[in-house]
Amino acid sequence: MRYGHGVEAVRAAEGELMARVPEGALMQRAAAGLAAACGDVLGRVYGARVVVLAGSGSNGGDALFAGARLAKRGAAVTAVLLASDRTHEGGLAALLAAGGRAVHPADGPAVITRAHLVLDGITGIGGKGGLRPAAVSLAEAAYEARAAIVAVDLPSGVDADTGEVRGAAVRADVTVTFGTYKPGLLIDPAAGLAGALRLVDIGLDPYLGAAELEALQHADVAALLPDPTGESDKYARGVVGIAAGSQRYPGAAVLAVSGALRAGAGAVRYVGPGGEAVLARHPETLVSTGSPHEAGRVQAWVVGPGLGDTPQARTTVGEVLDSDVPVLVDADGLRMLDPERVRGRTAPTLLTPHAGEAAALLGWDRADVEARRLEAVRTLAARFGATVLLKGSTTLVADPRDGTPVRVNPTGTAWLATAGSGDVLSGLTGSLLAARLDPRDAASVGAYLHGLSARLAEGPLSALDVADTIPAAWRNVRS
Ligand SMILES: NC(=O)C1=CN([C@@H]2O[C@H](COP(=O)(O)OP(=O)(O)OC[C@H]3O[C@@H](n4cnc5c(N)ncnc54)[C@H](OP(=O)(O)O)[C@@H]3O)[C@@H](O)[C@H]2O)[C@@H](O)CC1
Ligand SMILES: [K+]
Repeated sequence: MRYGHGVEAVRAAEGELMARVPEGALMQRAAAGLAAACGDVLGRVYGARVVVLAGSGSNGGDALFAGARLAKRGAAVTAVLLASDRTHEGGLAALLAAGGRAVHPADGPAVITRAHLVLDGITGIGGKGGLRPAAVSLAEAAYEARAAIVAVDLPSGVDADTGEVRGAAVRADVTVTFGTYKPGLLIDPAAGLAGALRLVDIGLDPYLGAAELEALQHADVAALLPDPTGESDKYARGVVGIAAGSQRYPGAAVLAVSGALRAGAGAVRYVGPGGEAVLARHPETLVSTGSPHEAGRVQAWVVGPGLGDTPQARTTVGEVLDSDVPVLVDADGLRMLDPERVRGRTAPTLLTPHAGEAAALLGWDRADVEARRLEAVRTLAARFGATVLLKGSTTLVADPRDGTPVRVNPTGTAWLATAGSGDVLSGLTGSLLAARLDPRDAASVGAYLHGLSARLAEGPLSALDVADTIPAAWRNVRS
């Protein structure tokens, strides 16, 4: 598991730890890890040209001390001092003593053009808003140069706590972060600017407290995957009901059923007008044309994909919500959702909106949901008293229970932005709910497998390809 903590938690932990170690020790630990990471990026430190963009805070201090370490190993290091009267004194002195030099920002672009590596130490967790003008031209020069850009703790200009990017920001190839991942490194849009992440242990762990964010890794997912036992029959493995599709959109029914069948459900019951199309593709499906409450016993329902917005669709959603099993509501099902109705359910509910659907539920603009994903997903979970999976390039899963970390899915890929891929996710996740995973686990494991399937399919893919690759993703996690 990767854990993420916000700035307040990091500062509190740093305060506790600093009281127990010699002054400056933490910055030296950070700088040592940073210099080692730069060494790995460069391959050969001796003779490399390194530029340190040094802001006025401790982030600049880290970068200058790391620059000093690289200079001692034979790199030619130039620091660009963004606030020359407030540069970290100890860091600058160490760099100069190691043979480095310092220049004014106006001379920055010329040295950056020739650099092999640029260290972004403009701002870290103390940064507010986007880059200021003097920094913007340096960040642009770094981006245009052939240099590798290594961000110190965070790409400067991004919001550490939320992942928002409110102005210009550094676009890094690698971010070396200290003590714990910051939410902004895991959540888009900021996460998209961080490049590859590397965590340096500076001893904060014992003081950090509960995480705000979690990102499952292979081993975590493997431990959560349901496994059929010797005694399992199809009911023990879980029967999932799918109420999806319409005369107009029968494909959504096929895709949701495909996702469910590939994810280990003991059986899939399909209810709706898409039965013929479903059976043509998946003859093993238990199809009925009546209403959900006549369909027979299921351990979880999926309702919404391709349902349309008709009185019949509303009745279907209402009936499913009346059931006493976990319900996943997606797509058209989300249009007709009343928070009180969802809150009043006796079994868990899982909502799986994309940004546009989340915006409609919240009464926000879609762009605001995209920009403030963490706030959006938490607000929805609280309002509906439900688990919410907010789809996107970094899919988030929030739980309505207080203090539960938000899960961030690390396996997303742009190839998943393809028609019908959400329908597959709903069936896949419904199958995990029917296997009695807690909704938060079902949602995060579902998102993980879904993303991994798309990655394993490699390259352009259709939603059915994603469904067909789920078993391979399952095996990959288990191997
Ligand atoms: N504490 C510790 O033990 C350890 C801390 N560590 C390191 O310290 C970092 C935090 O350091 P920090 O608190 O000094 O803040 P930091 O991120 O350097 O930025 C604040 C400065 O930036 C300025 N500024 C603000 N916004 C700006 C903008 N948009 N554009 C430009 N400038 C802007 C602001 O100046 P002002 O607003 O006053 O002009 C202020 O001076 C942390 O991320 C980690 O790297 C590690 O060494 C491990 C041990
Ligand atoms: K930085």
